[in-house]
Amino acid sequence: MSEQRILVTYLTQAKDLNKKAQAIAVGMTVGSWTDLPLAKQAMLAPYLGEAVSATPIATLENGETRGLITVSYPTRNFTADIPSLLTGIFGKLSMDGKIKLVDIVFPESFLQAFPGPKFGIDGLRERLGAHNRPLLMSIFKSCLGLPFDDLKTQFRAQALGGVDLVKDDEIFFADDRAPFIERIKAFKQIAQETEAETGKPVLYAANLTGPVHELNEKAKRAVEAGADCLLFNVLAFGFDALHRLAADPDVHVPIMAHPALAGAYYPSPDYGIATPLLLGTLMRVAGADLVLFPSPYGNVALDKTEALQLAKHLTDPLNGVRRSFPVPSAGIHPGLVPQLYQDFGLDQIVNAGGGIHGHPGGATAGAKAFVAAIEAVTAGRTLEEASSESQELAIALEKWGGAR
Ligand SMILES: CSCCC(=O)C(=O)COP(=O)(O)O
Repeated sequence: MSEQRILVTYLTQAKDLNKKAQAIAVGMTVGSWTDLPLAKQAMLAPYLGEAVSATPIATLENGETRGLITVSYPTRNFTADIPSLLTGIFGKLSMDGKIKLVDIVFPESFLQAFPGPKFGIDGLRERLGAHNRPLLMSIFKSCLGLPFDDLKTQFRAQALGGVDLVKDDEIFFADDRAPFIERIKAFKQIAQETEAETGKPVLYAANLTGPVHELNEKAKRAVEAGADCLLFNVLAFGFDALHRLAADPDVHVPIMAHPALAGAYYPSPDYGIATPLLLGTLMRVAGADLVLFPSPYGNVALDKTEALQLAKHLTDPLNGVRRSFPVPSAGIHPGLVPQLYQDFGLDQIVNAGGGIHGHPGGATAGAKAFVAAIEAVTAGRTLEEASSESQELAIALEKWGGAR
């Protein structure tokens, strides 16, 4: 165990990348090295970071080299939680000039302390009985301030269209008109009614929010009330809050991570935390079963290479940690389904708010248009072909067009 090391890669710039890697390896662990008496060096050696590699990318006008450096840290330096890890590898370093945290490779022994997703892609597919197609999710638009009956109507309309999941908006907190537990019970009832009509189950993801010390208790009450899934604004609370929910045996429902606040971390090329790590590896390790992130196509677009890498971090083999469902989101409409399928494949959730509720025929028609588009791409057909059999899809394509 003491020999196990965590590999951390940074994107940075310096006159000498090797020296910078060495300075980080020492500065982020034992503080100083060459000035230490030999006896102290022997005592601290097991805690010392090591510069592993430096890979130049470009020479800059100021003579510095921009590149990737990798530093290894002994696992013994950390407690088995993401707060200690992030503070230990990037805490004060994140404020020390141009440096971006881009990747972490965990040894198996360290990963074992983390829950990972309880359900993951396979567990969620099992629950829904949907195995050979991307899933479809719809977002309430809007939730805030609406009478409970309006929300029930919205839920029913989305469910009747054939979506697999309906999620709350992430900004739905002030729920005095439709309290959390009552919403869960009412939507469960409607889901049973729509399933009887359509033959399709639908899961409701309720927005879990509140003081951090009450979250697990609130989640348990939600599960007791019949919750199917919990939506969680992970970054506003911190990864450890997700970890504690995912590790709680009484919270046996999938957890859906929303990326709210992620824009405060990833967009700069020089600072912050790269999206594949932030919304990919860390979300998965901490226990998110589904992870929303900006798709490369919409109004809040993520760089395509990053989005694809993020999805891989959620789904590539990772020491037995279950795979999380990638949910590329924002600005998704039926015309984008072929592009989504080409880029993200079978194991994704097609997720739309405006692209469902904005359908001229209403939310049920909007969902049906997506169902027809997903059926078409998985059968190797074009949307144009499928639209001759689905009026809802034809109308959607007329409104939003095909894939860009
Ligand atoms: C930026 S990823 C999160 C997307 C999201 O929460 C959302 O509400 C997207 O709504 P849209 O109407 O663009 O489908």
